[in-house]
Amino acid sequence: MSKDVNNHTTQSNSTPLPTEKRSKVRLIISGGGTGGHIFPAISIANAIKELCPDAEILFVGAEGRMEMQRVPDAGYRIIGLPVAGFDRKHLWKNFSVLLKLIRSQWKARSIIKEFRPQVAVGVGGYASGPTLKTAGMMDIPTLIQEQNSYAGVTNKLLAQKACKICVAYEGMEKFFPAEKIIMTGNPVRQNLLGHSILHADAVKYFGLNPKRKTILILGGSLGARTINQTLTASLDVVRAHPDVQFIWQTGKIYIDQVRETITTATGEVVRNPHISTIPNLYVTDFIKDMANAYAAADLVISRAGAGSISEFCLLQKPVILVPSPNVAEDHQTKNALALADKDAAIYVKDVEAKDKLLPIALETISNPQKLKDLSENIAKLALPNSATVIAKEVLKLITNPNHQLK
Ligand SMILES: CC(=O)N[C@H]1[C@@H](OP(=O)(O)OP(=O)(O)OC[C@H]2O[C@@H](n3ccc(=O)[nH]c3=O)[C@H](O)[C@@H]2O)O[C@H](CO)[C@@H](O)[C@@H]1O
Repeated sequence: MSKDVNNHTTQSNSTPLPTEKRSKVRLIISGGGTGGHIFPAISIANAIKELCPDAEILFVGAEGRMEMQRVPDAGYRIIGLPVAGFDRKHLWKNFSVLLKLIRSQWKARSIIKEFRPQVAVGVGGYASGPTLKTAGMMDIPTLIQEQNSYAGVTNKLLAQKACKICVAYEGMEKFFPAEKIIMTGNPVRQNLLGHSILHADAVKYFGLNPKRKTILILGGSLGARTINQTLTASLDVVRAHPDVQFIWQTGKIYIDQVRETITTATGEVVRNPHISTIPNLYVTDFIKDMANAYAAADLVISRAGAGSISEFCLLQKPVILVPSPNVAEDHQTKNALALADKDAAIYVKDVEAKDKLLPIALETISNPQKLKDLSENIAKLALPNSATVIAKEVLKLITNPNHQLK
């Protein structure tokens, strides 16, 4: 990157200008890799824009990762770093990763020098490491947002220099300095809340029948192998229940395989990119319009990612959680149990999904009282206005010259 990213005069030294000499609020938001990091970042950006419409926001992500598409889709500018993740199992393979990290730090430095943010926000994921570390070294105040009940490695490292750490779960003092922690909950995209989409219209949007009950099946932002395998092995069950219909998000890497299985099962080639040849089944790799998907759903089946859970709580969705066993410290199981222990969700273990998931889902969807109880119980766990609370903390770091730089 050689040009001043916002057409402002580029300073040659790294000392930030005093706030009063700037025309506008300028901040960097960095992180990504999965929806669980990207969508909270977008909702923080939206909340900052609401409070401060003139604010200039630049995202810094990782080249080739999901944020490079999703952030511009949401109307924000993003620059990619050549950063990649460490291979923790085969340490000798990490030489090129180390070089990429060094190059990313250089690039982050040049981005920061040109854009001259007053604050940098990190949401976890590869890019937030070099960006926030560099911002901290350049004496720019930083705030991090940790979505999970178990802190990621990047956030733990960045915590030492961060001024504030916004969290969604109790007990995060285990990972972060207690005096920096603020309980905010996870930001949820504003367009998912407070809209007036009617259930019937949402169901029709997916080409389905508003008179039938609808189960929304989510595998997190990347898709879930176990959930997909369960469904592909149960297509005959799906076809045997025309009174129930399914919206199934497979994830990008699984979609071709799923379509092939459907083609083999029905003997008809799936032509429309989204609608399968089974009438009560809508299949897609990724749902861009989650507001419609949630509005259509009477019941959700999902992985137990922290961002998804925050959405289910705020939208009061009855949900069956199948936590991924392949995440750090098994944090999705902890996320799921926090709800299941309060009868706010049904918990199905990953290893039991193939046998139990669909029967439990079909039984639950035909039990209105159970759906109502789940909905009422999960609503009690919602932490509203998280994005605005975090946005205010970000802006305070700009306006309050006494912020703590460690
Ligand atoms: C495998 C993995 O590492 N998962 C982690 C990742 O999950 P993942 O990226 O799946 O994130 P979450 O479950 O937290 O959130 C998924 C987000 O993607 C959105 N969405 C999902 C599907 C879709 O088709 N369209 C769409 O927009 C959801 O509405 C939600 O906003 O980050 C979470 C938050 O740090 C962690 O808790 C998860 O453990």
